[in-house]
Amino acid sequence: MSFELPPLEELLAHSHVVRLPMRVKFRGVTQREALLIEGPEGWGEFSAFTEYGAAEAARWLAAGIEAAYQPFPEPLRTSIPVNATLPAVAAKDVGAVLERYDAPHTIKIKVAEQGQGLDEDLARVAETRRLYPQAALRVDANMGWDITQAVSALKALSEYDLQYAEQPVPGITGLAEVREQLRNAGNPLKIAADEAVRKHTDPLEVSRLGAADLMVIKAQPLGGISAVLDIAKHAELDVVVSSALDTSVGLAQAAALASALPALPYACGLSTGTLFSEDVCAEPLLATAGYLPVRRIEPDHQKLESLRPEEARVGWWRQRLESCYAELARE
Ligand SMILES: O=C(O)CCC(=O)c1ccccc1C(=O)O
Ligand SMILES: [Mg+2]
Repeated sequence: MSFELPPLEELLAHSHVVRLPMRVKFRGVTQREALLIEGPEGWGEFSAFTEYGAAEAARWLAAGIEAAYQPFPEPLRTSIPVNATLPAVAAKDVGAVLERYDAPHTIKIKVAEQGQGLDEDLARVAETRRLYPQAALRVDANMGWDITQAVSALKALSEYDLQYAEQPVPGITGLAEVREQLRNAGNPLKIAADEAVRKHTDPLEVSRLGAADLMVIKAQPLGGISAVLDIAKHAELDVVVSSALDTSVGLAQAAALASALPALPYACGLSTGTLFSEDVCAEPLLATAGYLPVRRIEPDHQKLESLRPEEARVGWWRQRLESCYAELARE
């Protein structure tokens, strides 16, 4: 950590656990839990995915503490271009899900979902293209294909004019291989690294090896705003800031990060607030015509109360804060 850790008791005393209901299933979940911390500079979010162990989740905690205890960086822009995020829904539901986004200029479509086939991906992307002929479309496979599947799927999906494909296969060399095979076949589709950056011990490895065309960076898993600004400074690839399905508090952190990046050539994945049917404040951080404002979020006390899960979950998160705090204190 680049600043002093506040005392654990202080963090626990200013923590609130929430659970947000989702409109559509995403990453296999229909509810999203988070622990929010109120600090001297504002609110911070700690919402490492529940399956993550303490060492990995500690990075997310560092990000939440930083947001609550440090000022946001000096912004270079006051709003952030963002993409709509389309979960792996059936083609017939695409219109209804995307209608919730206000005039999106860029849409990210989830593909390669477990239990689905390429037919479903093609139908979902085709329907999106039909409804939004002018939008930039990108796909995210979340490592769901192997190399052979990825190359043939991306060739077929390219018919709908894609901006890039995010993490089609696992690993760094896997990405390089898919990219190479597509290029050898005359297909210049750009490849973005996400899990290969987020889950790798060295987030700059992808950039150094030139394994992809761009990098997706998420503020929480990479340790917070200043850590990510530092990664971006050393990255030789373009970066896209994306949400980890955060509440409006976490989205505000990510937007603050995006506001301070010298270059922002692609729309960021920060309009996931639309996927929740409730959020922690009266005016959630949502995009207008594909732009998200850069501002602090102040949760509503009433919302914190009504979104609080059962005691067992509150206890689980507070325990998790303690274990992750111990990890950070060791550094
Ligand atoms: O980038 C976006 O459009 C939304 C965020 C998103 O897709 C996401 C959210 C939570 C966890 C993983 C991912 C991902 O990009 O793979
Ligand atoms: Mg991704």
